[in-house]
Amino acid sequence: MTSLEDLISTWAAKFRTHPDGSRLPAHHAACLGCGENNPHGHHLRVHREGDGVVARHTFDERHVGAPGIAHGGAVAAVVDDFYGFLLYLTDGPAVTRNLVLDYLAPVLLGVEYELRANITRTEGRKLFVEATMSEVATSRRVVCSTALFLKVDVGHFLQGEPTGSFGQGSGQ
Ligand SMILES: CCCCCCCCCCCC(=O)SCCNC(=O)CCNC(=O)[C@H](O)C(C)(C)COP(=O)(O)OP(=O)(O)OC[C@H]1O[C@@H](n2cnc3c(N)ncnc32)[C@H](O)[C@@H]1OP(=O)(O)O
Repeated sequence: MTSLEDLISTWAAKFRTHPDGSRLPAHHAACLGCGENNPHGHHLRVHREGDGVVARHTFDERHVGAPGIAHGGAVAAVVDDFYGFLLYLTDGPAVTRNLVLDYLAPVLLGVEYELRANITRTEGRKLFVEATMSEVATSRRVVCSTALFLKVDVGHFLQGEPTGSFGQGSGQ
C-alpha cells in the first residue's frame, strides 16, 4: 500500500502550473470522488478552463436515492470533490469547512451533467468557491452550490491513515 507520506508528497507535487484545457490529476488513486482504483467511486475527470474547472459526470445505480434519481449525498460528494480540483489553481492544499447545495431539480441516473466551479474570492486562508451542475442536453441547471475551503498545511492529512486495498498509486 502507498504510504501516507508518499500520498502527501505526490499530492503536493500536483500544485504546479496546469495549462488551460488540461486534465487535472486525481487527488489520489483511492479517492471517492476521482480515484481510478475506488470501485465505489465517481471517477471524476476534471479539466481546467481558464480560472475555473469543468467536468462531465453521469450518476449510475450505485448512487441511487429515490428510484432513478441520484442520492443527494452522492451529489454533494461529487460537488465537494470537484471543488477540490480548484485547489490546483492555487498555491497549496485546503479542505472544506462549509458546503452548501441547492437542489434545484432531481439529478437523474444515466443523464450526463456538466459541472463548473470557480473561486469567487480569497481572504487570508479562506477560499470562497461556487459551482453549478447542469444537464448537458438541455442546459437545465439542477444544482447550485457555494463552499468555503480553508488552507491547511500538509500536517492536516497526517491525522488519518490509509486503509484497505484501493490506495495503490498516487492518482497521477
Ligand atoms: C494525501 C492527501 C490527500 C488529499 C485529498 C484531498 C481531497 C479533497 C477532496 C475535497 C475536499 C474534501 O472533501 S475535504 C474533507 C472534508 N473536510 C474536512 O475534513 C475538514 C474538517 N475540518 C477541519 O479540519 C477544521 O475545521 C479546518 C482545518 C477546516 C478549520 O479549522 P481551523 O483552522 O480551526 O479554522 P476555524 O477557526 O474553524 O475557521 C477559520 C475561519 O473560517 C471562518 N469560518 C468558518 N466557517 C465559516 C463560514 N461558514 N463562513 C465564513 N467564515 C467561516 C471562521 O470564522 C474563521 O475565521 P477567522 O476568525 O480566521 O477570520
